[in-house]
Amino acid sequence: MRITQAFTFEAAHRLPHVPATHKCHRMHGHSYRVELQLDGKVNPETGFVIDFFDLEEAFGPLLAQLDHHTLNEIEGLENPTAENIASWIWTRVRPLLPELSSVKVFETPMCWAEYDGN
Ligand SMILES: Nc1nc2c(c(=O)[nH]1)N=C([C@H](O)[C@H](O)COP(=O)(O)OP(=O)(O)OP(=O)(O)O)CN2
Ligand SMILES: [Zn+2]
Repeated sequence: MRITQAFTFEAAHRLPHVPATHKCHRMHGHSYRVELQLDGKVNPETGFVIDFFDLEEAFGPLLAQLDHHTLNEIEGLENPTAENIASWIWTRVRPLLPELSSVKVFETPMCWAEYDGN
């Protein structure tokens, strides 16, 4: 069974490794959406793969670190592309939730990166 929970956060960033003429070289903001996908067996007792509340609890501290912050100032996110944010989240959530199978980070509804450990 596969379950997904979505979260949103607002943050500022700039991309330091694009040319100075690239608009993303300048500080700007996004309303990010994160989707955490988990694969596992349904517990016959609870009917859950994992309680969404437990997922919220596991991701909450990271969400607080990201929300309304400048991503470049966060350790490990000095180059805060959607790809790097997805792997940053994966590295921190997966040890807490081994059922985590994918992290999607949307910069806009049209652009996102997905990381599944590969
Ligand atoms: N592969 C990636 N490419 C780009 C990333 C990224 O994380 N991975 N990021 C950016 C910038 O963050 C940029 O801000 C994204 O711009 P855009 O998609 O154009 O979004 P806007 O909010 O600026 O929306 P528009 O309506 O298109 O202006 C660039 N590339
Ligand atoms: Zn951007």
